[in-house]
Amino acid sequence: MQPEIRAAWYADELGPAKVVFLRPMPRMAAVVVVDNVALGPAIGGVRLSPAVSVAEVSRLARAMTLKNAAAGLPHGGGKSGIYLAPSMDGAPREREMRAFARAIEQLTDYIPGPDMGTDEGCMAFVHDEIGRAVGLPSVLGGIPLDELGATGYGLACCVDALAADKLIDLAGARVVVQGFGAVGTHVVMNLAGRGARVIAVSDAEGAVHREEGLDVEALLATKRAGKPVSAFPGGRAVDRDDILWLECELLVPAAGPDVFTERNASRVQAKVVLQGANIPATPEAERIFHKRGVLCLPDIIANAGGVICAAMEYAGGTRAQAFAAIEEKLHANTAELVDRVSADGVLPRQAAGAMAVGRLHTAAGYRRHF
Ligand SMILES: NC(=O)c1ccc[n+]([C@@H]2O[C@H](COP(=O)([O-])OP(=O)(O)OC[C@H]3O[C@@H](n4cnc5c(N)ncnc54)[C@H](O)[C@@H]3O)[C@@H](O)[C@H]2O)c1
Repeated sequence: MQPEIRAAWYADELGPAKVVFLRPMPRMAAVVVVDNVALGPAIGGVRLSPAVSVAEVSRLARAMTLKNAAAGLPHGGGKSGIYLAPSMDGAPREREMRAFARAIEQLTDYIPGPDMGTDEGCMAFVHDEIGRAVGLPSVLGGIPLDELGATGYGLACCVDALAADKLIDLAGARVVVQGFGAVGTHVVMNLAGRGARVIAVSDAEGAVHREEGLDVEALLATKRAGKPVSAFPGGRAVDRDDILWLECELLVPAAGPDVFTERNASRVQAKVVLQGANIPATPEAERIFHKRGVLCLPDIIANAGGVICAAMEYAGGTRAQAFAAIEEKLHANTAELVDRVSADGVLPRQAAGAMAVGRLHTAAGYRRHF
């Protein structure tokens, strides 16, 4: 009997360029989606999880194509998934990562980086095998983007551009941040450093609120002590999701996907939503924000700081060069996005998509068609 074959992804003019299924070793399966390489070799993370699906990897690869193009990077978008339970002790999976690296050795148009379930140690093993990976330990020339807060810094650069356009006044602006990890902590530090008032922060366990503004340094010390934000004595502990509906100038989702949906988007009382997380709002929620006059800066523009840093690392750049590139690109992109939204009356997501696809079409014109 013939085995049944079903395609669980779709293709359009942008990609995918290739979808490769791999069996690097027994009881380990992997998929690599190289979505689009018009701008250069695809950069995208390696997601290691027992639940990762081909459809999810395809969607994430497309998001990387758009994010890298919008950021003006000489890289296409890709992503890979490894079907394997993360190790119990959190140690890098050396044998598995080396086997995965060998299996992708010939896929020279894909440059792997860390993602859920993998870290810089994993990337060091991949690099040792095939000489190709980003997100490396600093001893190997890596720029530790989470430790340095590349994405949080980039988000603050977007806010600078909004302030320059008089769309927000940073002095005393009320800021609410969902998620207090690599992205959330650094956006809080950067915005507080610019004179904003961080009034509420949440993590997976709870939230803390103080209308007069939280003492950010003391809050970070609580985090460094391994405690949840709700244990911070300098504010009132509240239910985790209550802070999402507070009146504020700036709301930064920096945790998981699909936080805002058509069921709750009308409850948001922020002037600006800055997408630190990937896809924190559904398309319906983004339409509701737009209709209500809430400016929602999409992930593919706003949270590109991390991948800009990774691309600079790949090009052999320094930390200072990486941060200068983040500032320049995110400032310019936010200003262009705002112009397009007001000139064309389109949703920010459409404007961001048009910026990315325009660059992809121009680059595709330089590729061999025969
Ligand atoms: N790290 C980067 O450079 C980067 C770049 C682009 C996008 N992102 C996206 O940003 C998001 C955060 O990434 P990160 O690197 O900071 O992750 P992280 O694991 O360092 O931090 C996540 C934080 O969110 C909190 N959290 C989880 N569920 C929550 C909930 N329901 N409510 C409130 N808080 C919750 C966790 O407690 C933790 O504080 C993810 O969606 C990630 O894909 C990260």
